Amino acid sequence: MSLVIKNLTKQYNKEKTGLSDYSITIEKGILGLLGPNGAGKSTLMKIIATISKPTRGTLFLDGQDIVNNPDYIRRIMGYLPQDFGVYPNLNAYEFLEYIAALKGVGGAGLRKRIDMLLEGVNLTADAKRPIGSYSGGMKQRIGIAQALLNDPKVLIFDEPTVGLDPEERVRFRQLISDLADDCIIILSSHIVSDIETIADEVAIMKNGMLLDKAIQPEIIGHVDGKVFETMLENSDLHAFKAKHLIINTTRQKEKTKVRYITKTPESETASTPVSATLEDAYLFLTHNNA
Ligand SMILES: Nc1ncnc2c1ncn2[C@@H]1O[C@H](COP(=O)(O)OP(=O)(O)OP(=O)(O)O)[C@@H](O)[C@H]1O
Repeated sequence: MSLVIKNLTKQYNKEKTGLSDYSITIEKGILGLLGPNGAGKSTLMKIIATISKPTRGTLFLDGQDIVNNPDYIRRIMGYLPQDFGVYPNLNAYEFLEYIAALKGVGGAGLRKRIDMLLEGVNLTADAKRPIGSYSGGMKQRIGIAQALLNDPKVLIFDEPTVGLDPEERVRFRQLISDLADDCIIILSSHIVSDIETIADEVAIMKNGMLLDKAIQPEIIGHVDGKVFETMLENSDLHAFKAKHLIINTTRQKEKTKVRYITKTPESETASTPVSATLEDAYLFLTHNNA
């Protein structure tokens, strides 16, 4: 399976560009989309989900043009939008039955599939309660379940882990990892650690453009040998920030521990090289392409 996207542009209006000449090829496995607010992640996902039309560019799924033939992907797709709305008076079971009807999923196996999905997102015990009484995280989980109803081959999750507690994040990861062998799974997150633990490949986006797309070690390779830690007097921090890209700081009384990226570590302060992470690479790439 492959989704080939070429020269995709989404111009919302004169001032607002969602995507700019964006090209990417997505194969089976889990692709994590990372990018700051407004990078174009939701725009890309909406166009793949055929909710929105591109201004220019092409999308081919296994050689089929899905801009002109959206039904080709709609039949085999599951989508969790960022602003997922629910019907407050329906319970989880009724809601999934309703979505199944919209998707044309039915038959003898439906009840079993709904039970399995409710179990998968840990909502079995609450399945008979109206969704209006659910917490934000529970609503998100019913959103994840509806995306999986039709046994999709292309799964698009816009910020799926928003509102999930750590235990539910782990459960989500397991659920998705089990499907990744024969599906294209695209998910976005602001939380680098969520992408780090789940994605086979990562696409880093900014201002509607793709900065890089690769397996994690290659992305991290951008900052290998450039990440250091040092202890500074609090009073020196301001001047230090002007010279280096600071990843994070931890105050320890009158001193501050600083993790930073540079080509030339400060010789006057004792800096220790540390292993680079996806977060370091993400901040480096999005900062350098300001
Ligand atoms: N319906 C719209 N009309 C006009 N501009 C829009 C519309 N939707 C998105 N945009 C603009 O397109 C750009 C990309 O937005 P998009 O929502 O795709 O980014 P994102 O990476 O998903 O951001 P976030 O992480 O905040 O959800 C932004 O500048 C945004 O303001």
